[in-house]
Amino acid sequence: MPDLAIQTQGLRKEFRTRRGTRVAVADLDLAVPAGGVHGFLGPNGSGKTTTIRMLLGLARPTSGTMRLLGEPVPERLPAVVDRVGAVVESPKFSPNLTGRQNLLLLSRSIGVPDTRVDAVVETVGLSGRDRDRYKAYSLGMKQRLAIAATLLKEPDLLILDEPTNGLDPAGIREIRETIRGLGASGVTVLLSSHILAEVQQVCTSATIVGHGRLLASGTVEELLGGSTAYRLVVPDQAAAREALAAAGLTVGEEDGALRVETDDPVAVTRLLGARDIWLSELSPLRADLESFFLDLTAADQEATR
Ligand SMILES: Nc1ncnc2c1ncn2[C@@H]1O[C@H](COP(=O)(O)OP(=O)(O)OP(=O)(O)O)[C@@H](O)[C@H]1O
Repeated sequence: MPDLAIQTQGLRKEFRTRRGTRVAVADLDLAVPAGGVHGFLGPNGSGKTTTIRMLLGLARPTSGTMRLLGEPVPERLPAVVDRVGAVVESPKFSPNLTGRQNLLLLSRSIGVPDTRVDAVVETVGLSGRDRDRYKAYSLGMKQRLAIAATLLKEPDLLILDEPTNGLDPAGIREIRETIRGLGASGVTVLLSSHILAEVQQVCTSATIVGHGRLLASGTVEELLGGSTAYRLVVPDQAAAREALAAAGLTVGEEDGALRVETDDPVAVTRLLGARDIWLSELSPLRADLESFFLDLTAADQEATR
């Protein structure tokens, strides 16, 4: 497998509209490492679906190049299409057939053994419900069946466009677990979303876009950086505050507790312990992807205004 499962260079898509030219994707360099779950994040209308449609040969780029699993596409799409699964639009399943029957129809049409159906049903957590009719499925189960259908071919790369759209929290959790399992099993997953909180929990790396342009890309740790602030709970806040400030640390308040800016929590514990001030809590205040994303996209809105 190449190091990058997906790579685009200078990818651009312009649409002609009655009001002129709309740039949906603006010279996007996308690099999705092979293995793990990669978040493709951006607000509504930032060009995620258009990018995915171009990768899958469903829309033609205005300019730029793309590679899927090392092969240039769309030129070599037939060579990789069997190794790529995608859920872009709601797939058509027969409402009166069971989930299992729907998958069997599909597996036979693409020449995959029936035993694959058992495997994919298990992977997406539909065992026990696969003999229920499709029309009785919740939205989350329908979405998991759609993912199961793409897994029949045992793809190396799975592209999911907003798979949690319209789901309730329980449905979102189920999809999240399914995607986490897939990432752990070695499939590369590109997961597009505008909802960050849930994506942060499953992604190993992410690309953030705004107005079709790349705003940031990297592993989640790289994007967020290390934790540089901690929340402290101590019996005597005033004494702790004084001791920390005397050591040159910046101290503030966080939900009624102390907040100290440092990247060395051990030193904080030692410093307070030496003054007989004992902590009942010391927890990192992590930046989350959500606030990072909101800051980035807000700055982008401002810049393009
Ligand atoms: N066929 C089209 N004709 C004209 N404009 C289009 C077309 N398809 C998409 N666009 C425009 O391109 C921009 C990017 O849309 P796109 O659907 O790719 O964004 P997105 O990030 O996937 O958003 P969402 O999260 O809402 O799906 C939008 O401004 C959209 O209106």
